[in-house]
Amino acid sequence: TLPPGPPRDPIIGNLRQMPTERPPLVFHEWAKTYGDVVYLELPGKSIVLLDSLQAAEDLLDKRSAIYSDRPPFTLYEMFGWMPAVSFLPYGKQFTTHRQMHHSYLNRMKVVEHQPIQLQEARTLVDNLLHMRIGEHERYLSRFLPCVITQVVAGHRITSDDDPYLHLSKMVLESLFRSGPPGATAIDFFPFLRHFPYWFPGTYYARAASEWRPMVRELYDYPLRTVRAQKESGKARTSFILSQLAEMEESRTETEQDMEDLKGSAAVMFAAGESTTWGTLSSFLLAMVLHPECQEKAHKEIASVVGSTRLPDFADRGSLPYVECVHQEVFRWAAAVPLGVPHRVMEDDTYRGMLIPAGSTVFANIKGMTLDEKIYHDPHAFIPERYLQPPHGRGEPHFPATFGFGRRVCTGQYLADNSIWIAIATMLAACRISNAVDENGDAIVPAGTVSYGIGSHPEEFQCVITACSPQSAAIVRSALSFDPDEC
Ligand code: HEM
Repeated sequence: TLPPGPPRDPIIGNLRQMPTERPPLVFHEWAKTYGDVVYLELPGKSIVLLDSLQAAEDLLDKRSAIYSDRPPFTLYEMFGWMPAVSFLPYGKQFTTHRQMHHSYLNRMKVVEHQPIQLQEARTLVDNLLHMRIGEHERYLSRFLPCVITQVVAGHRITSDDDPYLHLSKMVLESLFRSGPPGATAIDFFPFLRHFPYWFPGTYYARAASEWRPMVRELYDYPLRTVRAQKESGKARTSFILSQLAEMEESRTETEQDMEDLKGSAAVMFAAGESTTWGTLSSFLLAMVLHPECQEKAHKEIASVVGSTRLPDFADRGSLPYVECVHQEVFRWAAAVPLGVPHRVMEDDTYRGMLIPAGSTVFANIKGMTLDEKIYHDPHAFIPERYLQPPHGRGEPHFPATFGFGRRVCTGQYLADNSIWIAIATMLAACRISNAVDENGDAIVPAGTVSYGIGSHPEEFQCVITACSPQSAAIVRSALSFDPDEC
């Protein structure tokens, strides 16, 4: 028998019940009625929702040999995102792309990227300390593009007119326009792509034809520039340069190799940006809402690191409370709330239920963060929950922020380091507080979140000032840091 789920209508199945607002929270409610494995049907599609860590680990991790395919991402392909490891079916090209990412983003290799992250975290904090109220999103959104452009192409962004900054804005916009992955009308009914643009449901097809040239530029521009720099002897260490060197060595530089390289570089820009931005924005929101956590973290940094320098990666192990804040931001924010859907390649049986071959399998990561059996008061932001008793409740760090099995996020170590150093630097140097209205009363953010491919707090105001007269100067003086010297 199929897993339980909401009753289906003839022909259209569960189409009428599919939520348009806050899908992860609606799915989590369904799981309370039907259990942690929920079955849905849409015309031509079987969908399985996994709402517990247990079910997701049992299927997506332990049975990853058959759960690592992806459903077709018709719309993303139309936008020009091909080849892109995130959307490639399970197979040879997928393995090639994962290996390329792994070679530059694995747990050991990312240590080499830390000087870049340190420098960009300090630049971020310097900008936040000198911005006008309301500009924080602008600077948070720049942080990852600044890191990734150096990692991928060896280029440092220093001005607002930088072509990479322009490309990264475009990427965010195009992802925003393309709706949740695998879940737009075009994904469900691919034949709609051939209908005229005025036909209902083809809005996305029109958007795709407008955005495609820009997505292609994100594929072409980095390789074109690094090659030119390489020829003139000016290329700096980067993912693209190292891949070109490897290709030269093995004498394979076919057109397909070049497309694969362009695709794996482009995906590093695309997959990291809104996720890192959303997580950092959730951090600021949490700090506005919970000044007591901020104070505690700030005190820990002051006592361990002192107030004459900023924290760096070597301090991470000595800052347990900052670690709790970092982990709680990941759990509370759940930046990719429904993960990226997997596809099961064969019929499977789980706890006596049939998971039909070809089903699209969504891991409701947001739902898992709200599991009351694991997390007490799960909607609340409580960093102490991870501390051992009597200081806390000894709850486990949330293990699924980056997804599951053979599809787990390739950027997880880079992302974890980026966010840790940004958070630690902000906590060391900044005081983040409520904005005030014209009567001088604190404006308390509603704390609402918008859900798309990623989740992001809805617009809120905050004031960011330097913790002490010295801290702004310490940040400024730390900016002269040159990553090449490390
Ligand atoms: C806070 C930051 C980030 C979060 C929360 C995040 C989360 C995720 C999640 C949940 C998935 C889906 C995994 C699955 O299918 O089970 C994913 C996939 C992916 N992520 Fe990330 N990610 C982040 C940053 C990054 C960065 C910085 C990069 C690259 C530099 C990256 C590259 C990728 C790629 C390539 C995939 C697709 C992997 C595949 O399909 O095999 N991500 N990420």
